Order: sequence, then structure tokens, then C-alpha cells
Amino acid sequence: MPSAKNSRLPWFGEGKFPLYLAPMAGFTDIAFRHLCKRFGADVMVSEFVMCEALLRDAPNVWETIEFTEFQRPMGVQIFGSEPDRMAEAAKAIEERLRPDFLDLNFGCPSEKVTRAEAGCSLLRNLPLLGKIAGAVRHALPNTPVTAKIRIGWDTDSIVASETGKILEDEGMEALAIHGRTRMQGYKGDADMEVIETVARERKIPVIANGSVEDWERIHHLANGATCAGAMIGRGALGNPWIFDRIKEFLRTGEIPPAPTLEERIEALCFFAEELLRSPLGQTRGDSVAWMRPKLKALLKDLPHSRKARVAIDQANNPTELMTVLETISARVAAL
Ligand SMILES: Cc1cc2nc3c(=O)[nH]c(=O)nc-3n(C[C@H](O)[C@H](O)[C@H](O)COP(=O)(O)O)c2cc1C
Repeated sequence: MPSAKNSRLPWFGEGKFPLYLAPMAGFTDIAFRHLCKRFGADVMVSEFVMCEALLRDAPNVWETIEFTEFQRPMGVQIFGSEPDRMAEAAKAIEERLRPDFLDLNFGCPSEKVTRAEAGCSLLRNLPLLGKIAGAVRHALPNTPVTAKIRIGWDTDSIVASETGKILEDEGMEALAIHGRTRMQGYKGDADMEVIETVARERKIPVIANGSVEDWERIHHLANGATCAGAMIGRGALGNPWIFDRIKEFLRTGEIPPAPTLEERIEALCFFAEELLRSPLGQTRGDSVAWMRPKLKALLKDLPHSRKARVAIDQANNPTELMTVLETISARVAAL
């Protein structure tokens, strides 16, 4: 396991290798986070919210970053391009939610975000990136601030090392690095060498991200002396068991069996209840259409699950949906 690094964050240190659930807008809502926490995710980060949206109390924005005590340690992630406004938004979050840390997004590749000189585009304006980090840090003396970056804009401008130094100098307490460039989007291999180089250069913990759930890769990361943790994104979608499985693998060296059918159906029912209880569930009233893809994702690759998926599609309201799920669960128990 990696050696202890300088950090106020107690989930890092000697003998520890925390697994983060990556922030994923539209997916890592409060219900999905609960599910992943149950199955072994150690640290969670909210999906990103625009600082300006928070400051003007835009509809649903506070609900997006809400979390439960069970989900701690929990970070809230914001993005924006103006240091003072970012600091103001961070302060508002600290006062209202008291997260365990505040995370700054310097990695979002979306055109809408980069056009506004936020997210990944700040990797092309490192002085401004540093100012944002510093302003937020000074605004939050009592809440650790962390950052998430990509390795650069494109292969000709890999700036992870320079960015890591700036962020550490500005007082960031940890750094998550997605090992792809902005131009790669979400495709292609993530460059673990760049991530590990930054991890060696920095005193603060570096968290590796970018298809890290590959067994060999996670074994290498957890047993090397560079990265202090790993962050899993798409590998957890429809697959919240990944965290416990990785932990077991790291303990035993054996690839653990996939979850049983019963475990999958139990998780499905639990997730449906959490979704209905979530702020979004409360505002959607009788509609369950928004829940269907989220639920069906948990059945992906499951043989003979077509009938169950069709039944979920045919449920028209929460009562019908829960009846369908109870029926599926009873059938599986009787197998
Ligand atoms: C649908 C989707 C939404 C995402 N939203 C965010 C976000 O809100 N904040 C963020 O820092 N990264 C976001 N990401 C990037 C992920 O956190 C992660 O860095 C990326 O998916 C690479 O990790 P992976 O290969 O394990 O999926 C998003 C990725 C996806 C696929």
C-alpha cells in the first residue's frame, strides 16, 4: 500500500487505499451514491454544479449536491471561472452542507463549460486556475479543498505536473487526476504514467482515475508507492459491487465472484426505494419513466433478464413499480 502522505484527510495514510466513486453528472445522484457506499465505496464526490447556479439558487441545484451522513466522507464539486464567485459559492456550500471537502472541477471537457473558461479549459490558463484554487482555499479555512484535473488539453500540452505543483502550492489537500486529455474525451487509454509521475512529485495524495478498475491496474496502483487512492467512474455504473469486489481482490489476490442473482435483485429493490425517496423522486410525483434506465442498468449483462426489464418498462407509477420489483424478488427467491 502507498505510504502516508501529508494530508488533513483522514481517509489517506499508511495502509489505506481509498476507493472513490467518481462524480458523474446525471448518474451519481444521492440514491446511486447510497448504493455505492453500501457496496464499499469509501469516498464520494457530488456531481459538479456551476457556482453561478448555486449563487442564484437555480432550481434543483442544491438538491443535486445534497447528501446523507451515511455518505460521508463526502465532497461537493463546483466549477466556474471567476475566483471571487467560486470562493463565494464554496462558502455558501460550507455553511449550508458542511461537506468533508470541497472539490474544484478542472477536468470537464464539455464545450458548454470550456467555452465559459471553466473546467478543462483552465488547463490552458494555469494562472487563473491557481487563482481560483487560492481564492477558494482562503475562503474555507475549516474545510479541506481538493481538485480534479485531466492530464492536459491534448497530447501536445500535457500539463499535469505543472498543474499539480500549482494546486499543491495553493493549498489543495488532494488531487484526483483523470489520465486522459480533453481531446480524448472518455475514449482511449488513460495515461497512468503521467498520473504516477505527478504522484511521485507531490506531497499531497494523488488519486488515479481513468478506467482504473482493470484488475492488473488496480493491483499495481494499490501496491505501488505512488498513488494514494483510486477513483472509479463508468466502471461503477450498473455495477456498484465493483468497490467491494476490488477490496476483496486486493485482500486475497483472487478475482471475486460476480454478485449472485439474489444480491442483484436485492440491490435493485433497494435502489428503487432510494430513488423514490430522493429529492428528484419527490418532485416527479407519479412518473417513473426517469427511473427505468437507472434500474435497468443494474440488470445489464444478466442472462434471462429480458422479462424483468419489460415488466419495469410497463410499470406506470411508483406503486406498480414496487409491485413489479417485489414479484421479481419473490420469483428469484423461489428459484
Ligand atoms: C456521464 C458522465 C458524467 C461526468 N460528470 C462529471 C462531473 O460532474 N464532474 C467530474 O469531475 N467529472 C465528471 N465525469 C468524469 C468522471 O468523473 C471520470 O473522470 C471519467 O469518467 C473517467 O473515469 P472512468 O474511466 O472510470 O469512467 C463524468 C463522466 C461521465 C461519463
